[in-house]
Amino acid sequence: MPISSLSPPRSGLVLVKNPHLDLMEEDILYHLDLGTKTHNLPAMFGDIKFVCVGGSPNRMRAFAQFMHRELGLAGDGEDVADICAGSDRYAMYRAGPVLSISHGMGIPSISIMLHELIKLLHHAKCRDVTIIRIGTSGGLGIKAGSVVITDTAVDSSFQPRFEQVVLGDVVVRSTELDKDLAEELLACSREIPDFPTLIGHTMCTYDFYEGQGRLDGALCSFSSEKKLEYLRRAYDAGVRNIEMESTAFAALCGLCGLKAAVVCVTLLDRLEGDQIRASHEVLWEYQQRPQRLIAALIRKRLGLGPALLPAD
Ligand SMILES: O=P(O)(O)O[C@@H]1C[C@H](O)[C@@H](CO)O1
Ligand SMILES: O=c1cc[nH]c(=O)[nH]1
Repeated sequence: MPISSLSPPRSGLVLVKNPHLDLMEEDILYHLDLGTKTHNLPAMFGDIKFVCVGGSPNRMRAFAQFMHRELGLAGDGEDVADICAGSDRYAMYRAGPVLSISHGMGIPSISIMLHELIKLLHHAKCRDVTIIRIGTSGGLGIKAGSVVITDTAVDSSFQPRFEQVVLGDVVVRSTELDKDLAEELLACSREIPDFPTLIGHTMCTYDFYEGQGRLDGALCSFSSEKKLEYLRRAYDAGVRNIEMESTAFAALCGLCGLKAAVVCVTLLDRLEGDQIRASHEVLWEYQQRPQRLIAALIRKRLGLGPALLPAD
């Protein structure tokens, strides 16, 4: 039985479920190059309400610049500073109440970032934080460029669980995401008719090639027929896109009382092929689609009305 996660604390504070933290004089968030003694975390981050995470540092910088404009903040936002510049593992930017952070590729990378980010939000005494992963993915049976809002993150056997090995034992955690937030995002998508947005299951794998049933890796031990049979089974189980972080993201955020969503654009339809052939311009525009949807949600939550501009 997965440990159930969704019980956000009434205070709206971010929960850390680790008794050892209270005994530590100082907490060094090594991969973020931040710490409780070296930085005044409540002053730096206490007013953060939205955290957006995504694989690439450039995407997350562009998102912070875009949000700067969308929120009507002073200046053009072009010179946003990397708060984690002292570490070359992750990049972090802020635009008003929005924090934008890169997490690299795959579960181990996002997991390290999330442990430190969640402790950061806890030390900073942030309240009522919404966290959203804005990513890219491979679609299943849907048009390239579609945006999928995840209702359930599932593993490569289509189960809603995240397995973490702890002291040699497998601990199974729930991958529930916030249903109201997913519906709110879907409602916001109706303001942006330029691309299809849908709700579906997202399959999270440990690998981009064999792990996602690709025939074009350096290793491949299965036939084209077996690949398609697997992907069709995934489709029949409700999976509409495939990426590499959603189960760990849902499990960690859920256990720590964060309202979380996963919004990924699809770069191709995996029932039609494996290689990503779209041009850089097309891929850049695709990456902006989840950003535009999140901007619409943030503007609505802040009472700023519909989105102003397409991201550039
Ligand atoms: O957030 P991104 O777009 O990096 O997420 C997906 C999943 C993998 O990390 C990566 C593979 O190309 O893209
Ligand atoms: O096919 C894809 C595309 C992007 N990211 C993935 O994990 N898979």
